[in-house]
Amino acid sequence: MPPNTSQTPFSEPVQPLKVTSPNVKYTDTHIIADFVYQNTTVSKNIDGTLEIIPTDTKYQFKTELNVPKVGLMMVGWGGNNGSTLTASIIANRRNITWRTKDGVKSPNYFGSVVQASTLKLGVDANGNDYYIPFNHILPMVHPNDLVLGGWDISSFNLAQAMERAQVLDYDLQRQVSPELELLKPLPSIYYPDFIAANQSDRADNLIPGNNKQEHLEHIRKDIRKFKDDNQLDKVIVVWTANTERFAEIIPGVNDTVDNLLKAVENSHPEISPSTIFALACIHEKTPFINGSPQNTFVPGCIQLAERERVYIGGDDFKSGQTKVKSVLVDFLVNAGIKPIGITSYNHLGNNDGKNLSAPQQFRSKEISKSNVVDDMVASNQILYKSGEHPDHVVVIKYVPAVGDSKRALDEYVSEIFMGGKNTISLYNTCEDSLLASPLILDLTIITELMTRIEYCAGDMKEFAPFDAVLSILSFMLKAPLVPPGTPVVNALNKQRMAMENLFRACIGLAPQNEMLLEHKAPAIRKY
Ligand SMILES: NC(=O)c1ccc[n+]([C@@H]2O[C@H](COP(=O)([O-])OP(=O)(O)OC[C@H]3O[C@@H](n4cnc5c(N)ncnc54)[C@H](O)[C@@H]3O)[C@@H](O)[C@H]2O)c1
Ligand SMILES: O=P([O-])([O-])O[C@@H]1[C@@H](O)[C@H](O)[C@@H](O)[C@H](O)[C@@H]1O
Repeated sequence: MPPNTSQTPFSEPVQPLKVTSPNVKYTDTHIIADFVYQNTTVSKNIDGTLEIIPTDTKYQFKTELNVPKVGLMMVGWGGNNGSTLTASIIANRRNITWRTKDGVKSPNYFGSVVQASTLKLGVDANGNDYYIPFNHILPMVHPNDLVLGGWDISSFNLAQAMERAQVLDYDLQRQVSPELELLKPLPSIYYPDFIAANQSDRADNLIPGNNKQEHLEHIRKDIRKFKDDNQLDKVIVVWTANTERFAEIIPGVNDTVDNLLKAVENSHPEISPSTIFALACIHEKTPFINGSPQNTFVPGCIQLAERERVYIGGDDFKSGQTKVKSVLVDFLVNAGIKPIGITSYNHLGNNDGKNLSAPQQFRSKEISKSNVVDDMVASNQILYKSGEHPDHVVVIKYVPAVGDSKRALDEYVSEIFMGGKNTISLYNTCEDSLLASPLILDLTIITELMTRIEYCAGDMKEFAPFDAVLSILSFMLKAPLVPPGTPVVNALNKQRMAMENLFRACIGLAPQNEMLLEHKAPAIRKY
């Protein structure tokens, strides 16, 4: 891939918002905001009464204003997601339009929270909500400016990969192919035991040998070279390669940092390609995000990320059925309706579906798709006795005939008022990769933003980065990785509000609360 050494960004810089407040200071390089984090602690007394104590914790957030030159390296670059995203960024960058039977289409970033959603900043003089583009709340990288690269076990260049994926319209493929032909994935590491045997026919672009320590060093060198060749300030690595089987957590092998690094030196068979990539990134101080469901982040890997203060995040892009589930179950349970049966069936014919047709790889996906309702169920002990759960079934079938156009059928059976039953049936079909690819952008752009934010709170004497496990990314992920011992939140609205309110706090604004008191109990009485 020709180095992209141009310093001229494709996108217009967005001027940072200026908040008029004594709690916010702007320097040439940073926004520094004072924020009071208000919470409520609750404990149950012996007599069953509750002790309820509001708490105020003072924070300072410091955000670096300068948006760096960022590279996105995808593991699995030649896959449906990787090739679709690459072609789509080029189409957006060059504003390429294309003809379809429905007329002329223009490029966009629909499906990206950062690029295509808005957030409520406040209210205008008439009390109406005032919305801004999500990516205006704080300076963020524009996808058009990302320098793209990555690895694949398949030697196809990105034009061949795009054609193989069968996701994008031909008239668009035709126009971006010349540029994609120049993009060739770096050779990667391939341990057949971790992905379906049916993937072996594409494994012709491999780093030689079986020495896992040498593979680790090779990946580290790739990252350094990509950064130097393209004169990048930062690189973010996203795993969008095949779903691996879960790695067994073995005491003495992958349970601690020292054991894990020793196991890599010994090329232990239970160390997966994705864990090798994660370790390489951590050693290179490069954030690593896992877009697949496998347990890449074995305990020793998380410990290393925390020790080295390098951001990691995962697992498994939350793009379709699961995203809907994390909204629908939240609505039902919060409405006092009791889901008792959730059946999520889908069939698809892309390579992801082919890989998932193998039992161990399907099991990884079944786990990530099944745990998504746990927090919502646990939140309502009126509906659910302790330990009670809805029946929850996940089925995935591989049907080559439908290609990337996944057919998803969901059924939600709920108990309602006075012994009634309610059944919601959903049918959802689209190119699965067109849902997942924009999430790679959001994960990359928000991870990069987080590397420019530090905080100081409580008795801390200096600013520090957030916990290495970036749970703020959970909106984009089916099975959110959280700092060990902290709660997992799957409800989509809570995940979105956590992200929005954190960025509001970084510019000194209170969390969005939607109380609209000014309309319900106006401080200035009209009558
Ligand atoms: N809607 C979606 O597409 C969606 C949603 C959620 C999660 N995911 C996950 O994202 C991943 C990618 O999805 P996809 O549709 O692009 O799949 P895909 O099979 O089209 O692409 C995966 C790519 O990874 C490559 N690969 C496999 N092992 C590798 C290795 N060790 N190193 C480098 N490359 C390797 C393969 O050659 C292939 O090109 C899958 O794990 C999938 O489960 C996808
Ligand atoms: O995001 P979602 O629709 O819940 O889940 C999807 C699965 O239904 C699909 O079978 C799989 O191929 C995708 O990788 C994705 O994980």
